[in-house]
Amino acid sequence: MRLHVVDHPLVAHKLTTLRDRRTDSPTFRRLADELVTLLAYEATRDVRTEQVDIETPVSATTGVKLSYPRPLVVPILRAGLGMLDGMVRLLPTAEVGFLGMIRDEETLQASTYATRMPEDLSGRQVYVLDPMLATGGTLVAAIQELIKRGADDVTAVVLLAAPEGVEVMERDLAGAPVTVVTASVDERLNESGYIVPGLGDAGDRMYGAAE
Ligand SMILES: O=P(O)(O)OC[C@H]1O[C@H](OP(=O)(O)OP(=O)(O)O)[C@H](O)[C@@H]1O
Ligand SMILES: O=c1cc[nH]c(=O)[nH]1
Ligand SMILES: [Mg+2]
Repeated sequence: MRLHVVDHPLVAHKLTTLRDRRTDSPTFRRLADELVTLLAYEATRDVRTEQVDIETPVSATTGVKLSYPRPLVVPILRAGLGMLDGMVRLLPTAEVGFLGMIRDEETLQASTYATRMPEDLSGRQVYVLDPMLATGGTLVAAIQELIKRGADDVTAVVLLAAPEGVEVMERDLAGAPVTVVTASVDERLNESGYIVPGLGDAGDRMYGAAE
């Protein structure tokens, strides 16, 4: 697994406001959208392209366009949904699949409550979106499902990661074609499984407490 921490002053600036407990939901959603666009720029560095011939008003030339099969973008509901628009803005040809996953607050075990994506992902590049990589349970399960369906190149775009979650991904996805792109690897997880310093519950901060 490859880990890429995007070290850029604009990313750090937006992330600081995102972390701030005083930031309200509309601002939080806007910043998450802006941040994912910056992370997507790095995350799509190896997106597959093909050569095309075009004519400018001045001469013939060759350029590139995103190739087929189209990349698949998979936000993990709920919180990953807040990253979808920012990602598809940069990847206009992408197809979108959905995974609904929830982490049990007591056991910290992730479970899947909704799956809507192609059965066959052979030869597809997939971008998984989830703001938080905490214990890693959610992303490991999501990526194992994508690889089971044939995905041969998976990039997870996460706003924040915990070192514990990165370690679990390295262990459980060893040898798999997986890259994680994040704005920060924070200090640690606390006893409740929250990232420290983190930003709290990303889904709740975007959409309000679910229950
Ligand atoms: O790395 P893990 O320990 O598995 O935790 C990370 C997951 O927890 C949060 O989702 P949550 O279960 O709160 O669902 P929500 O997005 O609906 O709020 C977050 O959005 C990740 O999906
Ligand atoms: O800090 C955390 C950990 C898991 N999920 C969140 O939303 N926040
Ligand atoms: Mg949540």
